[in-house]
Amino acid sequence: MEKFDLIIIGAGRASGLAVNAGKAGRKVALIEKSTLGGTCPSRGCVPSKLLIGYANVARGIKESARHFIDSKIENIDKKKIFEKTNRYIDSIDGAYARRLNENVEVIYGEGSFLSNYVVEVNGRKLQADKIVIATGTKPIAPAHEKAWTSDNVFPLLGDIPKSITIVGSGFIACELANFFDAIDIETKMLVRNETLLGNEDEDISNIFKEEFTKNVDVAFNTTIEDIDYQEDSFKLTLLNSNGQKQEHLTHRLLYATGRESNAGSLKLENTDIKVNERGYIVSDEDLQTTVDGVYVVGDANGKYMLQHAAAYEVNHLSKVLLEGEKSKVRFKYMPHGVFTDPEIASVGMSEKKLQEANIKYVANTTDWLASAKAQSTRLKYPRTKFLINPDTYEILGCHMIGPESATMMHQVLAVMHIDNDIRHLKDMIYIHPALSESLLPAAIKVISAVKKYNLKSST
Ligand SMILES: Cc1cc2nc3c(=O)[nH]c(=O)nc-3n(C[C@H](O)[C@H](O)[C@H](O)COP(=O)(O)OP(=O)(O)OC[C@H]3O[C@@H](n4cnc5c(N)ncnc54)[C@H](O)[C@@H]3O)c2cc1C
Ligand SMILES: NC(=O)c1ccc[n+]([C@@H]2O[C@H](COP(=O)([O-])OP(=O)(O)OC[C@H]3O[C@@H](n4cnc5c(N)ncnc54)[C@H](O)[C@@H]3O)[C@@H](O)[C@H]2O)c1
Repeated sequence: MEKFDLIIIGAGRASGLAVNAGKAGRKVALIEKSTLGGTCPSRGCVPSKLLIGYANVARGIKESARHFIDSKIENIDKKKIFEKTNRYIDSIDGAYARRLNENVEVIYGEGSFLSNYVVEVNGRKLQADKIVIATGTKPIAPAHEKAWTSDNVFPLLGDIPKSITIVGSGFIACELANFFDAIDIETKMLVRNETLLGNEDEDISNIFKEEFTKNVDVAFNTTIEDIDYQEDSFKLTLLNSNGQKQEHLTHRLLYATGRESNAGSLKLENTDIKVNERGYIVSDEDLQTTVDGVYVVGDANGKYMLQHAAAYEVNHLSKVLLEGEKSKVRFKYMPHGVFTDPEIASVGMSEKKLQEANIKYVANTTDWLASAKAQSTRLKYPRTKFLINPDTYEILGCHMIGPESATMMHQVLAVMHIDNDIRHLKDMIYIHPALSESLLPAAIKVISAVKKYNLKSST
């Protein structure tokens, strides 16, 4: 039995904890079955956002007529785009390895538990009083063995798709479909209901649907009845909700129908670590599993499935394990962005969720046109929706759609972080006429709506 101070299974976000623990002189075993860095830099956030840059430039050219400019794309060097992205992905394992010091032993292999505090990897038995599970998620397997998931795009091996059909309507489907379509790869999305980004606030997802479908071909209420794979292409039989069937040919078929827990690989049946009904590892506010000293962070706990949530948890656990931090991990809010076209950013609850939870709120949605920078985009759809607690002026939800929404949202997040009161957004000084200035009328209007609501309630 080999003894360590800390065993970490999964070297995604938790590789940061290995760096800190190694620096603090702890003897660490970092077990990774794939490459260091995990999903975000190799198969997730980063490469998918690198692609958005190409998509944005292509869209700008295609939509230049809006600015009275005639232009057309002469050529898109798709090979270069994917080569560059693949090269970035290739560099990640080494870049992460260079951050580790001699106290951290990286063991490439699949880790699993023999008992609560003993982990087996490559036939070696490792023991530690502190173990961190950070095993993330994997894509839900596609319905055909030759079909892709996002893992087949990052890195893209083999031919560049001549055409692609994407099943799903969530983050990954909308982000990738926008990219493929923008760089002139024939793209179709298959959506089983009538909604895109169905977890967003309804007003925002409705605007999104209207704008997104101006570019991307989406078949709503459509499922695949049959898949015939021949000569490196798919012949799909599509079935819509009216019972109509249609044949559809596509070079590549990609499923973006969600992700699932990796806990199955851990042999948790040898331990007292519990998983919930969705297969994710159960944890408390100390990030501790049902076994003392065994922790779970990031996607493996199935709570937020966002890189910044994983990073926040890893930082907190770092303080708990290395600096004696006693406080519990508490998220005041959890924002997200959807980096497609249009871009969306969101924090807090949607209007529907507030109604379901029977929480009192006042809502107001304002366009961005008070800002000259917003006007210069010549887009009419951008909007900010605020949902405010009328008793406290607390921001319960904020939802934006428009260029750089995710960047704009940080102003709202700063207020929520320090002293969650919408009135700060009305009282602060804005740089005129920055895009962010569009938040001023949004704040003024919702505050006025709150006052009217309170006046009405008091009479
Ligand atoms: C296409 C895509 C785009 C995304 N875009 C964004 C975005 O824009 N913004 C955002 O916030 N989030 C985004 N995400 C989500 C984000 O990538 C994840 O939330 C984040 O990577 C979670 O980090 P993690 O460390 O918990 O898990 P991971 O990064 O998945 O790391 C888990 C690691 O554990 C390893 N592992 C699993 N089981 C074992 C085992 N038994 N033994 C050894 N190793 C094991 C895996 O190989 C992996 O390296 C995206 C995800 C995808 C797929
Ligand atoms: N910008 C970001 O922050 C970002 C980007 C990409 C991914 N992510 C993370 O990765 C996770 C996974 O992304 P995702 O897009 O795979 O999942 P998702 O949960 O966002 O979307 C899955 C979609 O697939 C649909 N679906 C499920 N089963 C289906 C089926 N059998 N047939 C047709 N449609 C089906 C669902 O209705 C849903 O629209 C996200 O939850 C998110 O946490 C984040």
